Amino acid sequence: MVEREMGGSTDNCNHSGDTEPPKSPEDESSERPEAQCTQDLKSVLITSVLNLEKLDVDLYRGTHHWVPRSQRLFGGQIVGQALVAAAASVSDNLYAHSLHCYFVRAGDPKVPVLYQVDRTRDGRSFTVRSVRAIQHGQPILICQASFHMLQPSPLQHQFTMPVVPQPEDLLTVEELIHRYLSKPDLAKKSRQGLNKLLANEVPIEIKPVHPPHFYRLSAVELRKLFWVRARGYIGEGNMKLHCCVAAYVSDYAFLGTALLPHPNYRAQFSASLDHAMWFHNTFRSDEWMLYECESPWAGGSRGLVQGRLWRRDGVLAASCSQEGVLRVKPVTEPSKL
Ligand SMILES: CCCCCC(=O)SCCNC(=O)CCNC(=O)[C@H](O)C(C)(C)COP(=O)(O)OP(=O)(O)OC[C@H]1O[C@@H](n2cnc3c(N)ncnc32)[C@H](O)[C@@H]1OP(=O)(O)O
Repeated sequence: MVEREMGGSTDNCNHSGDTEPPKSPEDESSERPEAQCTQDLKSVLITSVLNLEKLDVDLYRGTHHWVPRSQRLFGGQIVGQALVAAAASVSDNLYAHSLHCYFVRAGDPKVPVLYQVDRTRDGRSFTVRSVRAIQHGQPILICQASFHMLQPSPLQHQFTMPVVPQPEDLLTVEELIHRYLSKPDLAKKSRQGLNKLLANEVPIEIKPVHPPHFYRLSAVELRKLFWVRARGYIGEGNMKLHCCVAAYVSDYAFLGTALLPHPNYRAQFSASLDHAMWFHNTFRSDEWMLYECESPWAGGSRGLVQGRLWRRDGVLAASCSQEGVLRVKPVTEPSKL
């Protein structure tokens, strides 16, 4: 794990003043029996996806776990791995506060990804790293990540977290799919599609707040809200990894938000062009967080989406923005889910 290169303390993400990841409500109550058993079920994001192999100074190699049907590497994996590589040479008292990246070529799931890190600047309060994710000798992603020293300030504000049902009162994507599959009149094509979705080994758990909306069966509003967390256990005290997991999570079901206002169209070709994140406070990516996604604009075969990751206690953990190419075609038959 690259984190060995970063020394003991691995709290490498920005937080506005608190110095420890928050104790999640489940931690404080005894109603979290699964915490004990999941301690043995370490998240595959930690044991595999974000566990880069160090090949040389500032040169790392990442492997793949889950690949979307498009058979191009999942953008969130490349961003998360790039942030692991960037953080590897950053001192312990600095925290990831932002990253900006461009996806310049499709990732090839048949070969690993090399991450070449450039130590762009080590300033007094801020440190910047540039990372090129390389396959077949060409960059597939270019990324800049910035790290900040803890510098608390009286200047603090944030939006208010949306009021939504708690994750305990909602169903996971898998539970929803099983519910749809139990419908006797479900179209064969839909049944096949849902079984393919079930077969996905996506290493994150999702609980849509408005399931029909999540699946674009009804455009209730132009926002998409879902609870999300890493599958398995990551544990406290390692904000660096939680930021990298959040980078992975932030790209899942994100770009599709731009299709919400257009139920009569579906994507013929879509891919993330760029991705930016800002880390505001500490958080636990292996605990439920609310992902609030919206799309302020689409046009010219592109769509812009923006997201906010909320801690359950209402603190804003991270913000994300992404533009993607969206080439669409009319929906010929409405989904029969
Ligand atoms: C759920 C997980 C998904 C989440 C989202 C992701 O993670 S996506 C993964 C992360 N992002 C990426 O992988 C994007 C990486 N970047 C790229 O691949 C590239 O920069 C790019 C494709 C976006 C742009 O490259 P180019 O400008 O060379 O390619 P271009 O856009 O012209 O063509 C791309 C494909 O679209 C087709 N194409 C081009 N113009 C078209 C048009 N007007 N109408 C329809 N199709 C068109 C081309 O034939 C080509 O198909 P063919 O290719 O069949 O010839």
